[in-house]
Amino acid sequence: MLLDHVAIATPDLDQGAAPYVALGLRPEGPDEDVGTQGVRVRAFVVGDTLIELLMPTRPDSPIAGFLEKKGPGLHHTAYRVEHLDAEIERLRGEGARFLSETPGPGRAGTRVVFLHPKWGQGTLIELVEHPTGHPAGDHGAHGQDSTAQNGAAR
Ligand SMILES: CC[C@@H](C(=O)O)C(=O)SCCNC(=O)CCNC(=O)[C@H](O)C(C)(C)COP(=O)(O)OP(=O)(O)OC[C@H]1O[C@@H](n2cnc3c(N)ncnc32)[C@H](O)[C@@H]1OP(=O)(O)O
Ligand SMILES: [Co+2]
Repeated sequence: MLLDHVAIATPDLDQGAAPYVALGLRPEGPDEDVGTQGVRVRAFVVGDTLIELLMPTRPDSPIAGFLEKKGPGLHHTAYRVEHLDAEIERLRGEGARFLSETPGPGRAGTRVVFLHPKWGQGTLIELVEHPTGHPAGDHGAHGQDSTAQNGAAR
């Protein structure tokens, strides 16, 4: 399993991006709207993972609620899995508490699910499956080949 991304909530993408731009990180592609989550995303490449800045695009977005309660900052960590449905099944057997066991669309054509922050011991955890053959699925977009890191073909 690999760290897919670290997500940070911000009320404004340019403002939220300023530290990462100053650090010299480069964005991975253009900003993307993920309508089902009510967010606009700007992703920065860090080695073979990403920092994803999340800005709410509507009042009922989970990010709008988070910003209201906690303010800008770390929102979740996301882990890349090869077979999401099998991983959900496995974790169900471990007693994991999902927000929903039905995967939804994430950024860059991914399928994602979230685990409850109580189960995550105070941290919201996301599982991400990249589409087969998609450049991001083999870290191509991050500049590295995950098959070399995973030791297994996707
Ligand atoms: C860009 C698309 C996609 C991707 O491709 O990567 C994304 O990442 S989308 C990201 C945004 N979407 C989501 O976060 C979806 C899942 N989240 C949710 O459904 C909700 O945010 C939530 C986790 C259920 C929380 O909703 P909320 O209304 O705040 O519920 P509660 O008030 O009942 O909170 C329960 C409990 O959890 C604490 N909490 C909430 N959010 C977080 C968080 N991000 N990290 C840690 N803890 C969190 C909250 O404070 C409550 O704690 P207590 O007060 O102690 O009960
Ligand atoms: Co995410």
